[in-house]
Amino acid sequence: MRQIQNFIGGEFVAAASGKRFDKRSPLDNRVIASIAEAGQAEIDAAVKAARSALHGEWGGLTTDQRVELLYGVANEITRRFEDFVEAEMADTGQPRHVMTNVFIPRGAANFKVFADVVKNVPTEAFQMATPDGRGALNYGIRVPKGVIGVVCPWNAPFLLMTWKVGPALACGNTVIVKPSEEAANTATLLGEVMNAVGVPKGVYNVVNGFGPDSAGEFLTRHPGVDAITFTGETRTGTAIMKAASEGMRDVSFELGGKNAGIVFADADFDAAVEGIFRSAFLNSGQVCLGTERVYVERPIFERFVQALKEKAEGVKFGRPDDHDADYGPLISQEHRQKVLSYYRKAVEEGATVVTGGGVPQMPGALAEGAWVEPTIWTGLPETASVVREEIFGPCCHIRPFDSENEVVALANDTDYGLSTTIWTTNLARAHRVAARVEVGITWINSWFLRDLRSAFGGSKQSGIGREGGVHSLEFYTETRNICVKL
Ligand SMILES: NC(=O)C1=CN([C@@H]2O[C@H](COP(=O)(O)OP(=O)(O)OC[C@H]3O[C@@H](n4cnc5c(N)ncnc54)[C@H](O)[C@@H]3O)[C@@H](O)[C@H]2O)C=CC1
Ligand SMILES: O=C(O)/C=C/C=C(\O)C(=O)O
Repeated sequence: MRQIQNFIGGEFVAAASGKRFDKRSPLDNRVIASIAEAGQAEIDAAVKAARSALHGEWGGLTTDQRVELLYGVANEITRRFEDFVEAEMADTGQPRHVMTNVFIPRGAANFKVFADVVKNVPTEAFQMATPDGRGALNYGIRVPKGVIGVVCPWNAPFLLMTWKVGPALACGNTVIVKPSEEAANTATLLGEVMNAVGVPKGVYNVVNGFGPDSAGEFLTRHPGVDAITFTGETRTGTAIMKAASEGMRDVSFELGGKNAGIVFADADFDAAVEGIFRSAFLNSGQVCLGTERVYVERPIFERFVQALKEKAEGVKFGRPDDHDADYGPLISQEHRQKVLSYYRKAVEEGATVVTGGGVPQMPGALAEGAWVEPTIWTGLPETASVVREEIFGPCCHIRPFDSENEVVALANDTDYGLSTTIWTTNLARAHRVAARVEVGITWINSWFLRDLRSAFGGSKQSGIGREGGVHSLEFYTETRNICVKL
């Protein structure tokens, strides 16, 4: 069983209180790790370490030296690729191919790409006229914001944590990461990487624990934290925003979604089925960008539902390393209860269950795991709970539509605004619809295709701010304007 400590000032440390909590495997509910729970003392120590690194060796590095170190971090992650894959598979139970193709390589890329961005993105300069005719020059310099609190969810732990830590460090900040209580493994492993490549002590810190009345709340309330970046539930975002208002601290939020997939009758049918299948069921539906509402143009509706059903019924449940398996469990028993409660609610509200709706029969110890069936519903009104609320499980509701205007109105009829995926071969229509859908990210004839230089974030209740490329620099630095009279 793994013993996970906090990582503060370059050292792995237990909690002064001696408090620990268990992490259970999503596969079979066995206890697989014991985690030291950080209290106020550990948060204070982490803030102190992060602040002193900012004013110490780290703060004195040139951009080139920082960039070099971050390349070193990326290379060390790649060298220890298998350790990261194993650690994340243990926490989430998701298949090896998802780790090796998507989640872990993105961790390394998050350091390399933002090192490059910081090196290559210029700051602004304006020449201005003055009454004496000599003029003046304004130019901006970017300075790090300071100590950044990084609060992370469990669904793509390493990808989402490094997506914040990479740019924050590239910009010269120091960070205190609060990983999800359900997925602390890879954040801890990254501490080993930081030490191995010589990142100065205190630059990267990890405090483990829960949200309210635990590490998450202590961190986000701490006056020594200068800004907070958070990915997680909208409700948690509200609590963190309240905490950040003390001291006027900046926030960047990536929150929940209830994303629409839109399939026009002229779409490449097989590609659309495959795309919607991935967007609804990848990572067992635990992807913030995932599709839980599917709108299909009426002429192909029945055929589409049938094809998606066949794909959903073809998944093979099993352990991450099982060669015959391609489908994992949910993160925890608690999350499974939430998802299953929506499965029941859908039936109560009158859904036609096209497939799924329950728990698969699993052999041996796996019977104790957090498994649920991929589930498809039709026949519900747009007011139904499973059409309005984010479930964050492997499920979607499919409804027919008859016109472009109708589907745009349906897609926009939600409090959320994170992402959309549109499938059509009529590119003029694709661009038209994309511009009208009220979300931060739209994919046309694709899904989850990521260029880390592009803007990422949500509209409405799906988030505040944008990260990615230059947008990350906007959040992780402050621009100071210097005006020189010539
Ligand atoms: N928009 C996006 O990019 C993404 C959004 N999500 C959302 O995240 C949810 C799943 O992740 P969870 O870990 O369950 O989300 P969550 O919001 O419950 O927890 C996320 C993190 O916040 C911490 N936390 C909880 N309450 C807190 C508080 N009062 N103060 C400070 N920290 C607190 C937790 O310990 C955890 O580390 C999904 O429902 C989805 O909506 C997940 C991934 C990406
Ligand atoms: O690609 C990103 O930067 C973010 C991806 C988000 C997820 O995978 C998620 O939140 O599930």
